[in-house]
Amino acid sequence: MTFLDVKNVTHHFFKEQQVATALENVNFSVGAGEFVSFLGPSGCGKSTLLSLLAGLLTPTAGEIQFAGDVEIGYMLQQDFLFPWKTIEENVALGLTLLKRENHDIVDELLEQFELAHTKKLYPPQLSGGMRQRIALARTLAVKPTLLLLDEPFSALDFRSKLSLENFVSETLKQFSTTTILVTHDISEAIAMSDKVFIFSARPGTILKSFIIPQEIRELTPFDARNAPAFQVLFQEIWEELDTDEY
Ligand SMILES: Nc1ncnc2c1ncn2[C@@H]1O[C@H](COP(=O)(O)OP(=O)(O)OP(=O)(O)O)[C@@H](O)[C@H]1O
Repeated sequence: MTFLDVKNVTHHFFKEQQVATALENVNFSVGAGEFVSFLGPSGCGKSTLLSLLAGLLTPTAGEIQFAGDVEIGYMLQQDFLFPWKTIEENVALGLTLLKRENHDIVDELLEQFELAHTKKLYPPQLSGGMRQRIALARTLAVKPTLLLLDEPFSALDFRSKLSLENFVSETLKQFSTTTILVTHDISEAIAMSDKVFIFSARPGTILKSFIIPQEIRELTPFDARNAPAFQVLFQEIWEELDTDEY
């Protein structure tokens, strides 16, 4: 079932006398529960596209259609946890803002994320990987139907990144959350996704899409990297992105 349809989306930024075209004629669709990634050169409009999907910007032309009501969760490279609030207060933040009474979900998520022992601590007392898990718990607490991830692993060391990729992948499968990930990391995109969209340099448009084969998708992101099909796909995507702009 199609969850999201993006049709002929073009976006210009207007600044004084100048017009910058960030995206041009972008077309794609995402099925309910699918995990898709955007890969492309710096400045090709990936973050702009996420802002358009989140409704923070309105496209200059084209249409963005969702199959039903959509609740967006947005997670960025920085965790944006409030250092003066405890972990449990940070996780409850979205629920508090939305005036939702049920805070049991905060305890359940912290339990599930094996972070219950941190609930009375403050963010500076946790490692970068733990803080990103808290940021994910805060995002999932409001039960988003679409999760937008803008390079959420890129500030982490390699080991934390791989373990968080496994964790996020497993958690999102349980929640069946439709997810869009922006990343510069080809391996990460292949290891986590059902589908990968390759963008051209600015103005960004989709050059090609790759469906990730089942033999990769059924593995954890960590194990996927050792699958023979992974290397083949990595090479194909590498060649597609092999421009001076990347
Ligand atoms: N508010 C803005 N006003 C003017 N130009 C903007 C604005 N936001 C982004 N741009 C321009 O639009 C283009 C796309 O930017 P965007 O941040 O979406 O790219 P990106 O693919 O996410 O880049 P990166 O991979 O480096 O994060 C860039 O050329 C950027 O300079």
